[in-house]
Amino acid sequence: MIHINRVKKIYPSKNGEVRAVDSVDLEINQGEIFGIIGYSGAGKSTLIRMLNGLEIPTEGSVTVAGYEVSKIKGKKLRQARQEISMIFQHFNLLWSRTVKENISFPLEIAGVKKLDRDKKVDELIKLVGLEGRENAYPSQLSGGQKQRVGIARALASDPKVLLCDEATSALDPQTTDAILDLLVDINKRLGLTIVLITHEMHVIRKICHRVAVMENGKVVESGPVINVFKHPEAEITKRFVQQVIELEETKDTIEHIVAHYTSGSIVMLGFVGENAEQPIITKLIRSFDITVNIIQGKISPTQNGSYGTLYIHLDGEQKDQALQFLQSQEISVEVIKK
Ligand SMILES: Nc1ncnc2c1ncn2[C@@H]1O[C@H](COP(=O)(O)OP(=O)(O)OP(=O)(O)O)[C@@H](O)[C@H]1O
Repeated sequence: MIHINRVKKIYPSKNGEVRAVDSVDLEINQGEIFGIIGYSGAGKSTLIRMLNGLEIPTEGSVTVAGYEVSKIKGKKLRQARQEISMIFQHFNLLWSRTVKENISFPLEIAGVKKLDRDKKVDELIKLVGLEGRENAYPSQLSGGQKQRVGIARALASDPKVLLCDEATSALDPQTTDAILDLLVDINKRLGLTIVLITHEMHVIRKICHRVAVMENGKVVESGPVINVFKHPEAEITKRFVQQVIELEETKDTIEHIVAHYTSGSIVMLGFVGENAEQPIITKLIRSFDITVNIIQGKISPTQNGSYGTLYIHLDGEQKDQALQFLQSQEISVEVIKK
C-alpha cells in the first residue's frame, strides 16, 4: 500500500545541511496500523508529510495507494489527497463552523450534493461517537471531541490511508486511550491503513501492528511491535521500551523486597506473546513442593500478543528444580537473588 524507497530530505541551513530524513526504506501493508516513533527532531514529521505530498523528497520515491506522491502535482495530487487523509495534533478545525459543517467541508469542496453530504455527515458523526454535538462549535468541545471531528472530517472522502501526526499528543491519558480505541475500531471496520507518528511508546504498544524507530533521520529499527518489545536492539529502542515496561518505582520496590526476604530466591519472569497468558505459575505450584509469592507484575496487551513482567519469590525444598522448570519454559528468567 505504501512504498518508501531510499528517501532523503535535506534542508539547507546556515551550518551546512540538515538531513531531516536520511535514506529511509519502508513498506507499509494494506490494513496495517504502522507507527513511527522518535524523539523531537528525529524526522518523523518530515517523513509523514512526504506521504501526502506536503513535502517533496530530495531523493527517492514515495508511492501511496498507487499514487507516486513524490512526483505528482496539481489536480493529480489533489485527487491523491482524497485517498490519503490526515489528522493533526492541534486538530486544525474551522472555528467559525459547527461540528457538522466542519465534517461537511471536504464534501462541499468535492462538489457532493447537499442531500448526499448530510447523509454522509450523519454516518460519520455516529461512527466517531459525536451524536448530540452536531451543532456545537469547536470552542464548545473537549480536546477528545475536537479530535473526533478531525477524524470524521478526514474520513469524509472515504480515504484508503489515514495519516496521524501526533494525533493524541495534546490529550490527557484517558482521552488518548479513547481516541486510540476509535482508531483501532475504524481500522477494523473500514480496513483503513493507518500511519501514525508519536514520541510515546504507549501509543505504539496499544494500537500498532508494526513500528519503525527513527533517530537522526534514519530508521534504526523496525518490526512487529511484539518483537521490538521482546528484543529491542538499538539503544534508543531500549529506552522507548523501558518507558512502558519498567516503572521507576519497580527498582525501589525490588530493592526493598530483596532486603525483606532473607531466604529463598527472587526471580523476574518476562512473558511475551501467547505464553503471557499461559498459567505457568499454576503449573509451578502444582508440580513442586515450594511456596510462591507474587511480588509485582504487569501484563500489557499489544495488537500482536501480550508481554509483561512478573516478580516472584520462591522458597522451599524444590526451589532449584522449580527454577530449572521456569528456565525450560518459553519465557525469560532473570534471577535477581539466588
Ligand atoms: N522546513 C525546514 N527547514 C529546515 N530544517 C527543517 C525544516 N523542517 C524540519 N527541519 C529539521 O529537520 C529535522 C527533523 O525535523 P522533524 O520536524 O521532521 O522532526 P520530528 O521528529 O517530527 O520532531 P518534532 O516532533 O519535534 O516535530 C530537525 O532537525 C528540524 O530542525
